[in-house]
Amino acid sequence: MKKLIEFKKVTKEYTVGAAPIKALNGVDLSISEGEFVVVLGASGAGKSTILNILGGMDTATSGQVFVGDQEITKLNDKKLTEYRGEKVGFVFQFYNLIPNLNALENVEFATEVCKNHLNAKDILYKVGLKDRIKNFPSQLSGGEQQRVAIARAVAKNPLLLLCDEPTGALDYVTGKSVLKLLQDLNKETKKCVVLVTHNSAIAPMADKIIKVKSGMIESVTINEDKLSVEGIEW
Ligand SMILES: Nc1ncnc2c1ncn2[C@@H]1O[C@H](COP(=O)(O)OP(=O)(O)OP(=O)(O)O)[C@@H](O)[C@H]1O
Repeated sequence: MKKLIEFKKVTKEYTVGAAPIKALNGVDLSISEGEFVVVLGASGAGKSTILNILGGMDTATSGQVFVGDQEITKLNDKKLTEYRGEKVGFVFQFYNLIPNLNALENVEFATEVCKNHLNAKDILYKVGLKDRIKNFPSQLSGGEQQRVAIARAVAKNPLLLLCDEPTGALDYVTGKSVLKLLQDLNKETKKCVVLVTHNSAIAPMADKIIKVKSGMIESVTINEDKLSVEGIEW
């Protein structure tokens, strides 16, 4: 499969007080088109930093990051904003929906600025919210809100879907159904999904498992016998 993402010797330092914190310390990794990737590691390992740099929400201190035909580490602020808006769909632990917009409006608001976006209603139907499109976030369960957030990310028709602990605030059954949705969307749309979690039990659903430790890549495993979420328990 064609390579979609490449990190070359990426470092990230944060300066807090006198001592710099090395969040990433020479990360090399590559991800192919259509892959479902799970990034694992303990708290503070650097998982979110990788995801944020990949999504253009943060910038590397040194090294190079390539996504598709762009080197995103070379982009100026304006181009990075365009990249974030057009090419990346984000799903966060706490949904981050706009409270005074209903489900449909939340998705439409995000897609307004995207040239190649998909139909918001179609995607909300696809994630199982046909009867809830006029509901506000406060009228939806956590799992339903996360489905809206996933619809919002997917409707942009991005190059990649980045998910940071997407089931972190959900119960076991709801979390599993959200993972199943992400797995189905990956299969159907062939969009690359990069999912960050501390839950190593979900690794068997991935094509590739990247373990991060102390700002470095500890291991990369290609999973030849990928499991459906239904077949995984934790
Ligand atoms: N904006 C920031 N300012 C200062 N330090 C930061 C900042 N963001 C992250 N860090 C530090 O960088 C390191 C890596 O953080 P990161 O959030 O990437 O870890 P993580 O693996 O995602 O952890 P968690 O699972 O707890 O979210 C940590 O030591 C963290 O404290």
